[in-house]
Amino acid sequence: MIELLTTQEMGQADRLAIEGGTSGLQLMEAAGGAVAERAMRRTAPGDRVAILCGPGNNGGDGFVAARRLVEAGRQVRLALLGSREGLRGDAATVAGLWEGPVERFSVDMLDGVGLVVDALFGAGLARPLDGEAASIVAAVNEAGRPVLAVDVPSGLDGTTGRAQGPVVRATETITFFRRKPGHLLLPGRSLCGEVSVAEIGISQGVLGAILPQAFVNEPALWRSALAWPQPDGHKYSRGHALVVGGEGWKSGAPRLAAGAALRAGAGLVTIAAPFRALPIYASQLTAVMLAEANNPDGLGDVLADERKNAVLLGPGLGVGAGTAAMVKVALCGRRAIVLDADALTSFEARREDLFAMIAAEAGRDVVLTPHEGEFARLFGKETLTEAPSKLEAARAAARASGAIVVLKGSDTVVAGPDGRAAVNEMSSPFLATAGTGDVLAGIIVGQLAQGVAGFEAAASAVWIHGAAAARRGPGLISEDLQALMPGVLAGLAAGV
Ligand SMILES: NC(=O)C1=CN([C@@H]2O[C@H](COP(=O)(O)OP(=O)(O)OC[C@H]3O[C@@H](n4cnc5c(N)ncnc54)[C@H](OP(=O)(O)O)[C@@H]3O)[C@@H](O)[C@H]2O)[C@@H](O)CC1
Ligand SMILES: Nc1ncnc2c1ncn2[C@@H]1O[C@H](COP(=O)(O)OP(=O)(O)O)[C@@H](O)[C@H]1O
Ligand SMILES: [K+]
Repeated sequence: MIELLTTQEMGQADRLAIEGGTSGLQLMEAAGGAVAERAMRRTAPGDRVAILCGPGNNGGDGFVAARRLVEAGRQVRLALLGSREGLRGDAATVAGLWEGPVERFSVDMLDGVGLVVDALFGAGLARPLDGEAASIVAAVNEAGRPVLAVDVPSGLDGTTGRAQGPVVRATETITFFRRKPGHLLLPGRSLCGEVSVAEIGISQGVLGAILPQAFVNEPALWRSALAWPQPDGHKYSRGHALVVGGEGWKSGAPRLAAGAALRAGAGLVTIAAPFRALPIYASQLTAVMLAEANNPDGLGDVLADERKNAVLLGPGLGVGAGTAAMVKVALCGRRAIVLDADALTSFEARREDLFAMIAAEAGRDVVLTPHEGEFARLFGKETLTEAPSKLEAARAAARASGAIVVLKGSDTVVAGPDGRAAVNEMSSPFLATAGTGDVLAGIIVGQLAQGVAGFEAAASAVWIHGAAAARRGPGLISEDLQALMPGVLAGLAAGV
């Protein structure tokens, strides 16, 4: 269940299911039944439940759930936004099966209820909520009772994860068939609470016609692309990653990255740094090797060894023409490249140069790993603010640059120039600490060195990084991540 469907794609799934012989009414009965089941987990017979229905099919799900909950002994009060006569199609049919009163919403409905079911608006949200809808949402949020949202919290756009106006703050959300990007992207993820997915009779087969391009970043997306050492392998067959480092006093970032690349499975990892900095690096490194690169020509000499098949530039390198020139040297040739931090910012004023260099060599993987600040500097603030969602911003950047873009944050998005995208949920807020981005860049270059394809290398690295952080939680610092990786990798190797 890794596919994420936009609201439009979900509508297509519904239509294909109906064409395939499952009626809309059957889908709605199944959806409302699933809502009732979740509601029953949160309440006991005799408990009071308020069900708030909207004027469309989301409201229809609410009517079905209300009927099932009465059958299960809950005391249900149901409010409808709009008139009963205004209901159409399946929603009108299921409203006809509801034998209880249909009230107009009043705040007293929420007094002492064990649960509020929010069936006001789902996929059909067409504009920001205002008027009566907005005041109901305000009252629900004010009441502080547990809320079960149907499909999405009302007011939230399931495709983008954004709300243009008032939005319900749910304790739990139940959606149908597949999750939507808005369940994972912020602020949607925080507004949904716990998300569950109900099968409602739509067959998997419809995905073959829809061909979704967005996915949850889970091992099922990239597990088969990972590289594991072979019994007859040797260190060179696991790849040689090169991390380009700078001055000794800024050697922490490249060292974090290099250690992570080694842990990720690269057979060899070398840091290339200026001669004067080498003793500082050497005093803090053991398995990671060192090479001298005082300038772009020096880096060219190091890279003459074609076994160095993946290169990371950025962490601790400094912003400026010198770094841009190093990137240019690294981008000559077919090896895989990760550009992070200072390497991205060094192209702030000449992004087109970077994109042209990336385009010059087809079929070679380039991964860019900006956080939102670096993203705005490289791709322009408007790419972030004018895109409908973070997912679309990352996609637009990947298309513009020809690179795989990892747009970091608590809802990291990995997007490829081909339109594929993964939204990450395996993470920990304790990752918000200095140096964790350097570790992520190191894991990616370690995966690339082993020959993992760019999109899968980036997506798997983001997941491994997040899973390692989640294992430690409070007290995590970036230096811990390396030691946490073997446990995560062992789980992946065992197929967990
Ligand atoms: N067969 C299926 O497809 C299945 C669908 N299912 C369920 O259906 C849901 C989608 O249903 P839907 O398409 O009817 O849309 P829905 O979210 O109920 O809202 C539309 C109504 O709201 C109105 N409206 C919109 N914005 C508004 C605003 N800001 N302020 C005020 N009004 C506003 C809009 O009016 P209009 O824009 O036309 O003026 C229209 O009347 C989906 O989320 C899932 O729960 C399941 O049962 C499984 C089978
Ligand atoms: N609140 C958060 N929840 C989950 N992950 C986070 C959060 N904040 C930051 N991260 C992750 O931590 C890392 C920070 O990277 P970055 O900003 O480049 O830091 P640094 O430059 O200090 O290494 C990224 O992988 C990012 O996705
Ligand atoms: K809803």
